[in-house]
Amino acid sequence: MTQPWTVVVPVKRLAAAKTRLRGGLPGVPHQDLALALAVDTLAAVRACPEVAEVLVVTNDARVAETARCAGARVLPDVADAGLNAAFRHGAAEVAGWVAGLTADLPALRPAELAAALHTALTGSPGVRRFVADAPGTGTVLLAAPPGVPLHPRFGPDSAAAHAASGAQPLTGDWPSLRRDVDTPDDLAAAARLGLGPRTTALTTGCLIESFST
Ligand SMILES: Nc1nc2c(ncn2[C@@H]2O[C@H](COP(=O)(O)OP(=O)(O)OP(=O)(O)O)[C@@H](O)[C@H]2O)c(=O)[nH]1
Ligand SMILES: C=C(OP(=O)(O)O)C(=O)O
Repeated sequence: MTQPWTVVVPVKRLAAAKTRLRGGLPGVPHQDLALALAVDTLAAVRACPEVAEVLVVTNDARVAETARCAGARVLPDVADAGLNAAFRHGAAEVAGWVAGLTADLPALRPAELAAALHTALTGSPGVRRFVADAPGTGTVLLAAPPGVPLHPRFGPDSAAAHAASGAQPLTGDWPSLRRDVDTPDDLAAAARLGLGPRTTALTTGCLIESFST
């Protein structure tokens, strides 16, 4: 581990999550699918050798319990304040190197996250760095050195917004890191990369097991 990173992963209330994915997998309970995306993301983050701690920001009790079982620390979300507020809220708890990561990366490979975090340590000091999603318009990861505010600008055209705010793009070949899942087509693309076990179990043959704890 070159530097101990804390990775902040906000997760929305499951009842309101992934609306663009709703209906994409008939027979698969939507909240189970939204949870599976987050669980596979968290498992890959926890398996990343550069990551010392995972901080999940959520107000969903099911997500919180599952995240704790996966070894994450859980911080209650600022109710209905949005994704950027959730990232700020989590980052405020971190004194060292902090990375904000979206919770919809079910194909994420720990080695790709490690490579991106290692690359974020290089170059000019005191600079925030981000990784754009596969289309190059959104953001999946935003990293900041100690003492530098994260200043998240997630949302529409967030890659341009982060660049405009002074963050530098990281351009490595990290397909599983860039493959966020918003739509059924995104999920199919992630499946071609190889989904994590929870999303695989839920979507293969649409076998439905209740994930309720
Ligand atoms: N804690 C928290 N997490 C959020 C919030 N909004 C989005 N997220 C999480 O951030 C990640 C990326 O955001 P989106 O892709 O917009 O997720 P989403 O809002 O569930 O998706 P859509 O409903 O399709 O827009 C997802 O994993 C969400 O769970 C929020 O207000 N609070
Ligand atoms: C969360 C983001 O976008 P999307 O909702 O499209 O994943 C983003 O790119 O900041």
